Amino acid sequence: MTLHADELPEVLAVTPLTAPPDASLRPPGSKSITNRALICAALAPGRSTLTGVLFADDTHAMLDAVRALGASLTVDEAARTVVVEGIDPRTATGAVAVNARQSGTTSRFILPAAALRPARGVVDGTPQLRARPFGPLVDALRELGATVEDLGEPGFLPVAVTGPVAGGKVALPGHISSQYLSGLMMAGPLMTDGLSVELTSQLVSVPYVEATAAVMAAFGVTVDGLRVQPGSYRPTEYDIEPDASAASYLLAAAAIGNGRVTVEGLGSRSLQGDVRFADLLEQMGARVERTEDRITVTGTGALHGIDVDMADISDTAQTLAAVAVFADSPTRVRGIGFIRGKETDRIGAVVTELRRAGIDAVEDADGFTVNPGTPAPTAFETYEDHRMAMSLALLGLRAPGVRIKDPKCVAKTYPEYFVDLARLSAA
Ligand SMILES: O=C(O)C1=C[C@@H](OP(=O)(O)O)[C@@H](O)[C@H](O)C1
Ligand SMILES: C=C(OP(=O)(O)O)C(=O)O
Repeated sequence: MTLHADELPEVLAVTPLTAPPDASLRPPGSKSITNRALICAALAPGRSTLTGVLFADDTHAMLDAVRALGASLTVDEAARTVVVEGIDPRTATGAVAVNARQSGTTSRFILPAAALRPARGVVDGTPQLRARPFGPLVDALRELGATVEDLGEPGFLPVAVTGPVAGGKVALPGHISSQYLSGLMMAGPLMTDGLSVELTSQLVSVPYVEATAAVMAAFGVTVDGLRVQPGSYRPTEYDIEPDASAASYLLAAAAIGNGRVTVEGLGSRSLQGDVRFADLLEQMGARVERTEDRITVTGTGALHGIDVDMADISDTAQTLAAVAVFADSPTRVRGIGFIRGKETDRIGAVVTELRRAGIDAVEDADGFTVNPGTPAPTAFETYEDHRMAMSLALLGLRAPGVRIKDPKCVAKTYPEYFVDLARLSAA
């Protein structure tokens, strides 16, 4: 048996560390940057070459989506490279259908791109994705001049969009997801009147919007605040950095296992807010060294609880919950009420599972508190949420008897997660 997602059993027993980890790893390519680069390259007439590409369920969804929009792709998974022949969607003809699978980014980025086409495009996904909020993006596209039909319950997938979308000014809430804003921004330059967004509530996940502007800039489009002028994307060669959310598990393992882990390819130059997860480990007592493109975390034997707002880096909240179990005082996480609308209600799920293992965890409206303890041998539910599986597995590095149900769900963003985790034990 290998530990690749394709070959994992129904339930996976996690092997506790027998020695402190001492390893250096390069996590897979960033999901968020891969899916942005694929959109920008698809909208840039001509040939772009993307390297460092993540191949996982979420990015396969985007590869299929940009193909459906008319881009031609040459994919070399072994070389982690995709060559994209981009198109101008405004000259497209013919109806298209996109299955975004479980991928929030794919669905929220492709709908505005599909709205540039003067033809009908249907966007749908798995039942899990259909349950996630979509209404603000539909409302915004309507305000910008596209025709959007609700094919199911209003405010949710599936929807059909028919462009062209004129663009101009639009009001958008920021407190549910930043992905609506990122998706609109990337389609913005190809809207006749450009795009000017006014946020009507506080924006969550802010670093992702900064990453959107950075990737757009690499493809020749400047974003000015929340305004995008009409213009065009330029094809380019773009190297995708490793995934900072994926790195959070590896760095957490160093803190939990009192060892040392270096993630290569991610450092102070990263476009991803989630590299700041290392700052939280430092606040808890781990030692952290950073260069432009490398982060090393060393466990010191001491881990203290912290009180932290994670609205900017919420994909690492479950990782922090796992670390918090082994601290010497409680950890409170705030500012993340919106993660109840992710793959599952992540606040409810993480608290339920920690409690299943006998840990005193408590949920509140916008976060949770973890009181440290010793996890009992437990088979954890994972809620079709890759981040539940990856975070709860960390408990098993120190506590015997941890089993992860449906471990295959890591395929969404990190198919080789359990291979990499085993590397820490082997080191
Ligand atoms: O734009 C992106 O790439 C993402 C934004 C975040 O979502 P929200 O903006 O919905 O918080 C994050 O949770 C997701 O994994 C990726
Ligand atoms: C929330 C996530 O993904 P998405 O919204 O892209 O489905 C995630 O990867 O944790």
